[in-house]
Amino acid sequence: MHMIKLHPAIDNGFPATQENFDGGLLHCQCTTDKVTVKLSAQTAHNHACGCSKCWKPQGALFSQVAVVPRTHLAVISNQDKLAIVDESAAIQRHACQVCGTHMYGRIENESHPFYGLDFVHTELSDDKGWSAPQFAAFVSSIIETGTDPQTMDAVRARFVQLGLPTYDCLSPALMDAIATHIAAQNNA
Ligand SMILES: N[C@@H](CCC(=O)N[C@@H](CS)C(=O)NCC(=O)O)C(=O)O
Ligand SMILES: [Zn+2]
Ligand SMILES: [Zn+2]
Repeated sequence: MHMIKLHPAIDNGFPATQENFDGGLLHCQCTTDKVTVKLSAQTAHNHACGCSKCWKPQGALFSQVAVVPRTHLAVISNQDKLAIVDESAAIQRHACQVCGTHMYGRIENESHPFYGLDFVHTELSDDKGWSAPQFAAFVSSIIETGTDPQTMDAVRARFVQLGLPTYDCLSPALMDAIATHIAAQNNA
């Protein structure tokens, strides 16, 4: 029994990524007329995010978020319930206006390092086999939304206990990918 609730899909451990898994359905949390998003590919770079903008389930300190190619995402029911949370953000998060769940985040700026990828929360799926979380990002950001700074050591220790390294921005591999993209733009 752990006091710290990071995220319901992480707190009790999580299954390994399933080989050959190729997608499934995400549902919003409405009891009727659910928004349904179909992903026709496995997700990648699944991680916990502590930033204030990513959607977190009730009681969770962190979001769990992964990416999928935008060409492999389609809204297949109740699309009319979706609205963009913040049009000015790099990631345009499409949320159900009734239950508040973020169904996908899309980058519309073609020069953004992650253009072409959509951000999704695979705990919204009943399907099993999605990519497992690999790290925790923007950990210090939970302080901005009210977490006592004194609990940060325990938060980081719990992630490490669960096998997830912690970072205060993205992982080194993703930060390197962003910097490589910017270097290429600067040299173009
Ligand atoms: N400390 C900030 C960090 C926000 C942030 O930079 N979030 C990252 C990870 S999701 C990002 O890429 N945001 C772009 C966006 O939200 O459009 C907060 O908590 O609001
Ligand atoms: Zn809903
Ligand atoms: Zn985030």
